[in-house]
Amino acid sequence: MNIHILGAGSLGLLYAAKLAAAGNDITLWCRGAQQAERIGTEGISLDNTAGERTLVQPDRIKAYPLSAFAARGGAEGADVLFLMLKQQGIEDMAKQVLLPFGHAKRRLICFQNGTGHMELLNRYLPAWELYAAITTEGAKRTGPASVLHAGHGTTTIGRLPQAEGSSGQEQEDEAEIELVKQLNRAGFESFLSKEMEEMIYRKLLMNAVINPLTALWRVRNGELLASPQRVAIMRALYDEGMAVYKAGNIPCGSHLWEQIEQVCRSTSDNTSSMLKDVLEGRTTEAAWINGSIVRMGRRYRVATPHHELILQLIEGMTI
Ligand SMILES: NC(=O)C1=CN([C@@H]2O[C@H](COP(=O)(O)OP(=O)(O)OC[C@H]3O[C@@H](n4cnc5c(N)ncnc54)[C@H](OP(=O)(O)O)[C@@H]3O)[C@@H](O)[C@H]2O)C=CC1
Ligand SMILES: CC(C)(CO)C(=O)C(=O)O
Repeated sequence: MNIHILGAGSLGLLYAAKLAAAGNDITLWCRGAQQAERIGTEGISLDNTAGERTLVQPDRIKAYPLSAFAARGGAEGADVLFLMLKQQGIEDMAKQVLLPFGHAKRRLICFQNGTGHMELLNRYLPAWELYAAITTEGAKRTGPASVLHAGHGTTTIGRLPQAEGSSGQEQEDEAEIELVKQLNRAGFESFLSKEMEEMIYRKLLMNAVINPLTALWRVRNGELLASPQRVAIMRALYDEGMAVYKAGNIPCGSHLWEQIEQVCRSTSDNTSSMLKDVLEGRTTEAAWINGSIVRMGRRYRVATPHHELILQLIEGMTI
């Protein structure tokens, strides 16, 4: 498949490397020209937790700076585009890079944690077919052209009801089926789903409970369960989020608390993405994670003092 990946961070490098190694035609759009040059000359080095290294040769992958996106045709001919940057960069990307192609037909798969980006993208790019992807793969960029596959998970892709409205399609089409086939061939256990809202809101609350607390206490995910005091704060965030979901009739399935505890155990050695951002002095995705719960609380008239305080504490960490 002809796949264009926007964003050459942890997730972008991982998916680019593995999909290219599986024989797909991959174009990786990097923010900086230097990174694109490095990948163009060195390829991508992919490590796994067993200490094995795979080198994806430079002739297997095309890498360009985003500044050349328009001049190179705006991903014309791509079967699909993957959007692999953090929430903080989405609006700039939509306005500055993608908007000139807003009238064209493109299929964009959005891998972000948190919520709000799908609505924003739909506003800028109403003609595009937008898909949400929820992945529990773990990736960590270790250099401009190297990435560690830190943990295996699943990737679920599907359209949201409003995005379905814009495409007018209800059935899975051949390209969707082919994409999932190629992802599986590349080693990503992947599925198509028509229940994306439930998946998104489950992941949202999971991230809203785990990520900010690991970032504030500077602990790995597993250490959250180490004391009753920590679990009590997790539970307060969870209960508040569930009250909002209940008031808004938000689908989130069952046994979410148990799943959150399970994720802490199964990713016990992980540094959460929010802790990573804080340690590297970057702004975090908290405004799209805890901030989303706060905004939903206002909409459905449910008080969210814990999420509000947590959001202020996280946002106060960077100046
Ligand atoms: N990493 C993971 O394991 C997982 C990540 N996710 C989600 O996937 C998304 C991407 O995460 P991840 O890959 O870890 O993030 P990274 O921070 O590793 O990578 C983000 C990439 O986007 C680029 N970028 C940032 N801002 C802009 C901008 N304004 N314009 C253009 N490019 C920009 C960065 O460029 P530069 O390098 O120059 O800063 C970088 O290449 C996030 O929403 C995250 O929550 C979900 C599940 C797992
Ligand atoms: C599930 C979890 C908490 C794994 O670290 C994650 O999604 C993140 O770090 O953003």
